[in-house]
Amino acid sequence: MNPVDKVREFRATVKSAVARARARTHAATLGRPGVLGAVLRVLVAVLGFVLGRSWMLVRATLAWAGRHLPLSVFGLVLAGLLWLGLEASGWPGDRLVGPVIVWALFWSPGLLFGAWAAIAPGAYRRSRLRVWYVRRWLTGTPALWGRKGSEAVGTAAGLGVRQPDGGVLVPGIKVRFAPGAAVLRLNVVVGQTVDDIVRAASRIVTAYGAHGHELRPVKPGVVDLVLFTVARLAARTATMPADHVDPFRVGVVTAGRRRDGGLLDLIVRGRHTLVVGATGAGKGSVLWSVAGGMAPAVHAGFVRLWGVDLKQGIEVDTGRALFGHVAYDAREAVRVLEALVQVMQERGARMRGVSRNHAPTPDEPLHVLVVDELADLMAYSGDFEIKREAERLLSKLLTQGRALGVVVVGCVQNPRQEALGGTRNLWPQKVALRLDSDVETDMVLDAAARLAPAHEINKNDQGTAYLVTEDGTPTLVRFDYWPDDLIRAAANRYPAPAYPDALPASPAARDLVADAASAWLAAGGHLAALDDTSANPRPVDDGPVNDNPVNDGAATSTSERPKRKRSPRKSTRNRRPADATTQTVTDNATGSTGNTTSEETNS
Ligand SMILES: Nc1ncnc2c1ncn2[C@@H]1O[C@H](COP(=O)(O)OP(=O)(O)OP(=O)(O)O)[C@@H](O)[C@H]1O
Repeated sequence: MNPVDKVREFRATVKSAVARARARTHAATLGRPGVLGAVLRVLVAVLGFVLGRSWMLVRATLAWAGRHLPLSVFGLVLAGLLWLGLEASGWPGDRLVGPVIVWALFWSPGLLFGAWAAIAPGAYRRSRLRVWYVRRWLTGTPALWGRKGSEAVGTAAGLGVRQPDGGVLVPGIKVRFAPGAAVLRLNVVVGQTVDDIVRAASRIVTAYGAHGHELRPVKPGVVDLVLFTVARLAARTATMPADHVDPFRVGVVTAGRRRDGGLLDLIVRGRHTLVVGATGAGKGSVLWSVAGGMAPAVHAGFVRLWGVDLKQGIEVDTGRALFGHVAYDAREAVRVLEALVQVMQERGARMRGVSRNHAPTPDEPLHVLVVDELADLMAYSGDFEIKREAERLLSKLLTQGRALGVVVVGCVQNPRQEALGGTRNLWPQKVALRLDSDVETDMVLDAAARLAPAHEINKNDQGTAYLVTEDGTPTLVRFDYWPDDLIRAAANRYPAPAYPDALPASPAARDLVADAASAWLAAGGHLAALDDTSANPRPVDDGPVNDNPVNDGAATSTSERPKRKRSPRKSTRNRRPADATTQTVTDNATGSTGNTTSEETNS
């Protein structure tokens, strides 16, 4: 037998001997039948509980003492000296009580932490306070968080400015902690610009071992450098938006979470939004956060949704009842764009000399055009004339629409020139989901790309994106996941009203439904009306009915429409998000985000 086999055999023998011994011990003690066994089990459980809680008490107290070493050592030494003094003087009473009181006074915060940890170990572990302490401890640089430490880091990162007298002046740095982040407030010194801080930022981030950073201007000469200690954002499932519509918040949707844990309020009104992401990056989450999040406002008439979905309507059709009109082919898309340009021009004429910014009302709603895949319209639709016309009209909307209450949310997989045509620089707000390469990140985000490495977003973090608003500040966010059931439920609950000026259906849209209808009829179904399918259909249930005579007969109840098979690619939307748990569809939810489906993680 060779030596390797001998070692293997020996290890197997030892393993089985240990297993046998454990089984015997267990049978003789805890596994014992009868009263004795039960008593032993209770005893072990009680002992385990007492030892566990005592350990938590000692651990938390010592952890505090370790973090406040000078104070705790001073308390111990003082108590020791007092005891020695009492012993030496031959004190007649108890010589321990006094020193113990002195020690307990100095260690009281630690003892309180210990008591808390012993009473509620779970809460103690989870508590932000502890996370905060541990983070400071684990980063191994507690001194860096102090004023002197942070200023030393600033100097090392190249933020010092040499003075005429030879000294070095460093920006004043104040540190404060927020959940998942530490915020360094930097006061720029004379001879320095905010650009110097931008340049030094990545060095400071590395010094602190942070997972990322953001620069937020506070006022001239003062900048907040936010260092993130959280590496990933938890996946969440959206909930049914509440039916209350605040006229001042029309066009603002609660779409997910920001990296600092706050709610992400995505402003759609007054800005066009370009959503870019590789396939499977979660563009659907952004699209439905906008369309679904605005559903109550759509139903109340404050917002009118238009759709362009040249992939057979597979994405938009899930929530079809929310949309006034959806284009399924390029020619139809041009008609939609023309209609919106006309809305814009008419509104411009009405607003001229009266107002510079449009405020949505049911009479003058905010028009939101959602384009599922821009490249299908701008690059892949066959007819050159149509492409050119689409690009011209879209550019017109992008340059003039926002002040007039006509905005576009455009999604695209590939940010290259051909997919966006000449519109690339016309999007004031960008959402960069996971991208395939740094070249693409540069293309989408330009100057902001340096602070928003979208190509580094993990494949499993669908819906995670850098949101770059008009001021160019990137924020890492995660959009809520909208499962199909929730989209359908929202569309049922908040269908768009009937629009008197709805565009008539295109032949393509009629064909699309006619095909599906014949398939359905062939399967023994029954069909009521097939006339106008592009104009907004009625919801699935008996909810609010289209009371407008113009559209009433034309609207086709989706309950009567055959269900179209979703393509295999899109059927991924039906999957649960990678790390999501149950979906929540609560009708009276507050509109904020729903289940946390995985914990925010530090790495
Ligand atoms: N916010 C999210 N949180 C967790 N998982 C998500 C989220 N958004 C999407 N996913 C998961 O990622 C899958 C793909 O998402 P989605 O279809 O929205 O991607 P996409 O960018 O639209 O892809 P494509 O460009 O191919 O249409 C979904 O089926 C879902 O499982």
